[in-house]
Amino acid sequence: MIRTVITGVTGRMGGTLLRLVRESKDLELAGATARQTSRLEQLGVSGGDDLGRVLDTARAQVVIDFTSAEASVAHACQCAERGVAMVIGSTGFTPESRAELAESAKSIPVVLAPNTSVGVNVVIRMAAELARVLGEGYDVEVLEAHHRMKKDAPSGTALKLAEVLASALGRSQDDLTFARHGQIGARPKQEIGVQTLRGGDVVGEHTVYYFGEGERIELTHRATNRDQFGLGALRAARWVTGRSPGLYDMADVLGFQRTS
Ligand SMILES: NC(=O)C1=CN([C@@H]2O[C@H](COP(=O)(O)OP(=O)(O)OC[C@H]3O[C@@H](n4cnc5c(N)ncnc54)[C@H](OP(=O)(O)O)[C@@H]3O)[C@@H](O)[C@H]2O)C=CC1
Ligand SMILES: O=C(O)C1=N[C@H](C(=O)O)C[C@H](O)C1
Repeated sequence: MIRTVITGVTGRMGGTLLRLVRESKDLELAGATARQTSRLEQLGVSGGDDLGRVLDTARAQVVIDFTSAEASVAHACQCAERGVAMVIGSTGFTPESRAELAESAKSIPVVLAPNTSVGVNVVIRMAAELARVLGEGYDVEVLEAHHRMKKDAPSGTALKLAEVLASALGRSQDDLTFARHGQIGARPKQEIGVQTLRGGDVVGEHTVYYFGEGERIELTHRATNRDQFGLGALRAARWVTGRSPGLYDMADVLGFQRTS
């Protein structure tokens, strides 16, 4: 059994992960963190509000962390000090906070994935392949929609899609456009648009549009509940436990060959 700690267990993903770990045959719950510690008792889990202290008693092998970018950076330091592997699903990292994570990943294995759903990761791969095959004659745009409570925009998945599309098309971060308003003029050929919708209880939807002359291709993933994010995170937890230190992603977990 893989001894697993869940951070932010009172959150939307924390709750999903708690249920899935409890249902799992090869992962066991070694502890959990919550800022409101009274909720831990209600959920029937042992733990506290400080990951370091939880790890000191839990004998954990892996931490699954879907909290916030800021919290994940702090959690990664605490795991690095104790040699505990991590799966991080939080989004909203800046280049600086990502660099801090990379520092921790010099001493522990970390899977960092803005989307742990296997389906989404297949779509990300297909999106890059489609862009490569279609080439220059298509205007590429990414659209994402999420629930009204989501804090970061665009979603981590949309940013990942934009990154792989830019790489497939030989474009750079400077070609990404995140908002349009007013007299914007004709669309620059190199542009990759990334647009955000927020509302209601939308779990997570991503579409890549390839607008051509006389045709349009749309590649869409729609999550209808959070289980696939959770199941993918458990798969990543099994994969990362016992690995060499390093910063990994879901492409590594799924055994995808590097294309760039
Ligand atoms: N990789 C993937 O597939 C997915 C990634 N996500 C990402 O995971 C993250 C969490 O999403 P979601 O579950 O919807 O969010 P929630 O707000 O529902 O849950 C976040 C949890 O983390 C805790 N938390 C937040 N900030 C801190 C902090 N600074 N220190 C300690 N604990 C903290 C919250 O505690 P409290 O309750 O006290 O606020 C809460 O328990 C987001 O970044 C989201 O984008 C979401 C879904 C899928
Ligand atoms: O906050 C969410 O809910 C989600 N966040 C992830 C992201 O930012 O890409 C993944 C998923 O779509 C749900």
